[in-house]
Amino acid sequence: MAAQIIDGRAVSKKVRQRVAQQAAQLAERGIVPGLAVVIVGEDPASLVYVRNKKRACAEVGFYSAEYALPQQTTQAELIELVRKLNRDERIHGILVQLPLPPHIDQKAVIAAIDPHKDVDAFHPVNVGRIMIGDYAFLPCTPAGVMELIASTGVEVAGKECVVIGRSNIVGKPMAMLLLHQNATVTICHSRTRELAQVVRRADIVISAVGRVGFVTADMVKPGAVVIDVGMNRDQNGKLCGDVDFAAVSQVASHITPVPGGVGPMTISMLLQNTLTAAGQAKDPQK
Ligand SMILES: NC(=O)C1=CN([C@@H]2O[C@H](COP(=O)(O)OP(=O)(O)OC[C@H]3O[C@@H](n4cnc5c(N)ncnc54)[C@H](OP(=O)(O)O)[C@@H]3O)[C@@H](O)[C@H]2O)C=CC1
Ligand SMILES: Nc1nc(=O)c2c([nH]1)NC[C@@H]1CN(c3ccc(C(=O)N[C@@H](CCC(=O)O)C(=O)O)cc3)C=[N+]21
Ligand SMILES: [Mg+2]
Repeated sequence: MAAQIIDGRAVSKKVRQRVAQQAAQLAERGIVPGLAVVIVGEDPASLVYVRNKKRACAEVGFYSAEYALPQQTTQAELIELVRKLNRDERIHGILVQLPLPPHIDQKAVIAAIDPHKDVDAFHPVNVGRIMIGDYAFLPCTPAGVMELIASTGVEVAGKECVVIGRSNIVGKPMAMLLLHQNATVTICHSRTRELAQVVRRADIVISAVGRVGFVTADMVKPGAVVIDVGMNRDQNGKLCGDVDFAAVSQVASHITPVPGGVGPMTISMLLQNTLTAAGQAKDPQK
């Protein structure tokens, strides 16, 4: 039987409607949530995300500022911009698009962001808070995945969840959020032995690898929920995930498509975090 397709755009729309309503309430207090997106260089994929974010901000009534810096920008210049944005009262959220060019130390830039404006939740303080389960900001992509799982009605508590990928931006925080909801979590990576067998144990599979066709039907337990975080281009330059969608959707109970799955949710959670940051900022009328 074919899997139910999880409609990330539909779930995302509901989140954005809620965010827009809450933004309208903040506007009565004279606060317009503001997001700054900083991009260094011209990675075409990154430019697409930046465009999507800008459009989404306009939709929910946020102020958005975009800083497109040349590839040869120095680390000192970038950190100087971050510090300026830290002080800018119109800006409640700062997102520095990753990856950065190789001559810039990513960690140093992330550490320069005011943790209160760190709407990605990548700053070590926020990462630590996620680890101990005491957080203001949820990491956007993992939080979006949790919402998509919730939308299926499938319970997470007690389930075997396998996360493929262990990056700081997706895999690790993903595992933490699942753990906080009482899943039994396994993280797989390039050194995992018998990965297919491990993945096959999962009631819920989350793939964040970045390889076309990585998750095949034989790796998926019949009836499992499959979430595809991957954002890749196939041989024809078409956007696709990590999962062999056609085959896996014959085995899974629920599956996310790419595009139209996790991607739109990441942006919605970013809007949610920016709203949270704006709500917690000092009231300009006081
Ligand atoms: N939809 C969205 O909103 C977002 C999508 N993405 C997409 O998600 C994907 C993952 O992103 P990100 O986490 O940043 O990627 P990284 O490249 O940082 O991490 C990839 C992970 O996959 C693991 N991996 C790579 N090859 C294999 C293999 N053959 N077997 C097992 N594990 C493997 C790596 O293992 P090891 O650690 O051992 O090297 C690593 O942990 C990308 O396609 C990215 O574009 C990312 C962010 C947001
Ligand atoms: N500091 C930082 N934070 C990030 O959250 C971050 C980042 N850097 N670097 C890159 C990755 C990737 N990412 C995506 C966000 C939205 C879509 C998205 O909107 N996808 C849509 C449409 C994409 C399209 O049509 O091209 C979809 O999947 O349906 C994709 C990918 C955020 N990332
Ligand atoms: Mg990465």
